[in-house]
Amino acid sequence: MIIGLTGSIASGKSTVAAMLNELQLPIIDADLVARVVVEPGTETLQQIVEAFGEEVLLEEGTLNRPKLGDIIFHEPAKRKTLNDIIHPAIRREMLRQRDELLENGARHIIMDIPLLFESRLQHFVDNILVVSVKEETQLRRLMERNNLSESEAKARISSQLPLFEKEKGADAVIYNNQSLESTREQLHKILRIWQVVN
Ligand SMILES: CC(C)(COP(=O)(O)OP(=O)(O)OC[C@H]1O[C@@H](n2cnc3c(N)ncnc32)[C@H](O)[C@@H]1O)[C@@H](O)C(=O)NCCC(=O)NCCS
Ligand SMILES: Nc1ncnc2c1ncn2[C@@H]1O[C@H](COP(=O)(O)OP(=O)(O)OP(=O)(O)O)[C@@H](O)[C@H]1O
Repeated sequence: MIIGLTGSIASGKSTVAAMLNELQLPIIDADLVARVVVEPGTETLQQIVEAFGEEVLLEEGTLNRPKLGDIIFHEPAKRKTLNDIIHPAIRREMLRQRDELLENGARHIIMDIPLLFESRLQHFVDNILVVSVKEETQLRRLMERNNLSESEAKARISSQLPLFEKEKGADAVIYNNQSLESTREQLHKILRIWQVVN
């Protein structure tokens, strides 16, 4: 089974992914892939510089992530420009990794894709698992984790579909507002129902 793991920024996807990793389930992380495809020397990074200018590069030639983040999380048109450049590269690399795992006999694969719904990738997975959280909890955790102001955190949250929309498209939802143990119990129950674990 290929499980699409998604949610919203700071809803707890990486936290749940770590729990899945403890179960030895292979995980393809879109955010990590998004870093690989923009490494110095890649065509994708070149296209980003052509679109946004040298200001989005650090001296050593790597992407200035906070700088590009500030641009795209506040300007939807520029976010679309970036997405049109980077999403095809991310998609290609994720499918390459998925096919490699399947060829090597993987029975279950987790694809951790924050923008699964926004990028309309539902057809790449069998079941969709959404990690959801109350807005005030999400805002607090995001501000604390990334040391962001409330407005910066809200700009990032509003750049994605609302969680209640994603819950509608889910085959299962984990409500990540309480303790990590509560989240883990919900996860294991869902994996047993899907016969991913005994
Ligand atoms: C703009 C970038 C450079 C900012 O990097 P930074 O290290 O500050 O943030 P990071 O990559 O950790 O992203 C944090 C979270 O922001 C959200 N996010 C990232 N990109 C986007 C986007 N284009 N639209 C909406 N939300 C996004 C995701 O929930 C992600 O988990 C980076 O987010 C990026 O390359 N985004 C484009 C690639 C992408 O769409 N990634 C999502 C994969 S599905
Ligand atoms: N149940 C929980 N209780 C307390 N803190 C939590 C819980 N779940 C997650 N967190 C914390 O909230 C923050 C966001 O969680 P996490 O990084 O897993 O979210 P994410 O969905 O992967 O975020 P992003 O989309 O930015 O990658 C982290 O600092 C994490 O340690």
